[in-house]
Amino acid sequence: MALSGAHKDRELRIHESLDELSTDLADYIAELSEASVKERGVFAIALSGGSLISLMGKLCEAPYNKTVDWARWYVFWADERVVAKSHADSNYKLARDGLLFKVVKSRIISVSDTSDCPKFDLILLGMGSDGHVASLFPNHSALEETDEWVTFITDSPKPPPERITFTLPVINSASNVVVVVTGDSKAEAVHLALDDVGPDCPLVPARMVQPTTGKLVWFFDKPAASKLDGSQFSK
Ligand SMILES: O=C1O[C@H](COP(=O)(O)O)[C@@H](O)[C@H](O)[C@H]1O
Repeated sequence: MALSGAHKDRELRIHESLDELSTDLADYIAELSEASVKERGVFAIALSGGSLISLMGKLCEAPYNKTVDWARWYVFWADERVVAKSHADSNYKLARDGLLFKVVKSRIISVSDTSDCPKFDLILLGMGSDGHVASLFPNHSALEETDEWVTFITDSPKPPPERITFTLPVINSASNVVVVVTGDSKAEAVHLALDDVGPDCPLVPARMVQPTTGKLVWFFDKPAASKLDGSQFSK
């Protein structure tokens, strides 16, 4: 890993290349899966769409394709676009074709009845260049949803316009949240999400990802991390 560091209560991992990032991400997910299965017998994971799925591709390769206990995975989506399951824009189709179809042989879904929100072992998020996560976009009323686990929008600034998404209370109730961000087009949003930017700067949704008791880890490549205040990093 090129750089790692603590940023307040968050862990930041900045990688030299996408290949290195993908390997570290696969390792991290495999470790969380093993620990959750050992402790509770299941691994409840929520996926996003976009570039994240191909960055998770190493999980389909050795050793993970054999060592991860895929049958214990409960798979959910942090957001979905309102299109047919077979549509090229579908986050379900993306993950099914790019990941799950290759490794998961059974599908099991359950909902926790022990808390107000489901507590996922891991929610994986990407982030758009406007700082959106899942389908929670800047200045959108969906950011203020506190009663529902899932909400819908019909006016996404990024196509397609109709989407459903986890709300912030669900995201922030997870045991682990991982945000994976690559590319220099996202560097400004990363800065706005993580640095001490002051109240006059726009509040990006990614900044509102603050697990109540869970752990938050960001995975970057160098271009995405290029505008971060680097003083907290060590080689
Ligand atoms: O529209 C979406 O965008 C974000 C970011 O996608 P990326 O391709 O820029 O990584 C994604 O995380 C979200 O699930 C998706 O619906």
